[in-house]
Amino acid sequence: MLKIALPNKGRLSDEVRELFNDAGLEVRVRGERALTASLGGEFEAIFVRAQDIPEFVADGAADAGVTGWDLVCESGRELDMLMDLEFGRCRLVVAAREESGIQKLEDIQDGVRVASSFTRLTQEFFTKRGQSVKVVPVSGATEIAPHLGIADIIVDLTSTGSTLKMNGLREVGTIVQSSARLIARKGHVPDAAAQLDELRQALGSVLAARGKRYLMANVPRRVLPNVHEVLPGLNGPTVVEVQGGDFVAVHAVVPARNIYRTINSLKNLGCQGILVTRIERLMP
Ligand SMILES: Nc1ncnc2c1ncn2[C@@H]1O[C@H](COP(=O)(O)OP(=O)(O)OP(=O)(O)O)[C@@H](O)[C@H]1O
Ligand SMILES: O=P(O)(O)OC[C@H]1O[C@H](OP(=O)(O)OP(=O)(O)O)[C@H](O)[C@@H]1O
Ligand SMILES: [Mg+2]
Repeated sequence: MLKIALPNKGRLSDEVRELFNDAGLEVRVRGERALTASLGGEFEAIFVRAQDIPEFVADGAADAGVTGWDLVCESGRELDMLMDLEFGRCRLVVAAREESGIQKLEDIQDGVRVASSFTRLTQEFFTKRGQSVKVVPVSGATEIAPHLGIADIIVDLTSTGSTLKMNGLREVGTIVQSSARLIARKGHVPDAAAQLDELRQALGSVLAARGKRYLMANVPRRVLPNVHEVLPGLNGPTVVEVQGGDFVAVHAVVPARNIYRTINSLKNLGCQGILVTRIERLMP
């Protein structure tokens, strides 16, 4: 049975579990602190720190894993990136104190001390730019480093920007755009490849369904051509005869983000009995 390494706590763990559950790979843990679990009886999950997952997968302790792209890049290990899971979006950025006078990357002088837990990416980034900095390794609460006088600038993750702001820091450049990814060891055996492809499709079908809604409506026959314009659907809407009436029933998969407008357009065309439901899985 293939082993999948999943984050045991922190930012990504809840959403990873939810995604696997929604894909029919229910996480069955044996007690709160269990380190392994069955994933719907198809895979074995091992729960470890997000940071360790790239190493574990690269070394073969797990066949695949889910972790942040930032951590995959920081590990420097060669891994197959199988899919972007679209959550855990954040950026690894360079930030300086607001009063430092550093507005952009070019303002950073040689010899500047940079606090980060992403020491490898930080070093590589400045070396590539031809800037010689001194990396100060920290393992957390990086934002405090400039205030303690142990560094001049920092490299850390941000999403909303509120932590930087709260600490009087200004973002001056981006090193990596990140999100949670499904990764696998390079050159795994063909049998694993087939199973990982099924996994990728299962997770992909959940992600695809999240952005869509299933819409049904009773449509006056005479406005059907106009409804076709409002509801292009995946392969065009399905039209079902409603016996003995002037109405037909129309079913379509529509983008969730347009649903407000779509319903109003249908109402204005005289449609009735409009019903919208969530979709669990979508494999076009
Ligand atoms: N503010 C954020 N917004 C969105 N995603 C984030 C954010 N911070 C971190 N992440 C993502 O979550 C991953 C794991 O971060 P998390 O905070 O859970 O663990 P950690 O701080 O590295 O480790 P630990 O808390 O176990 O010491 C990061 O590598 C990144 O991909
Ligand atoms: O831009 P924001 O939305 O403010 O998010 C940024 C913060 O999120 C992460 O920390 P986290 O909350 O995971 O805590 P940690 O330092 O314990 O990892 C990151 O290290 C930043 O401190
Ligand atoms: Mg964190």
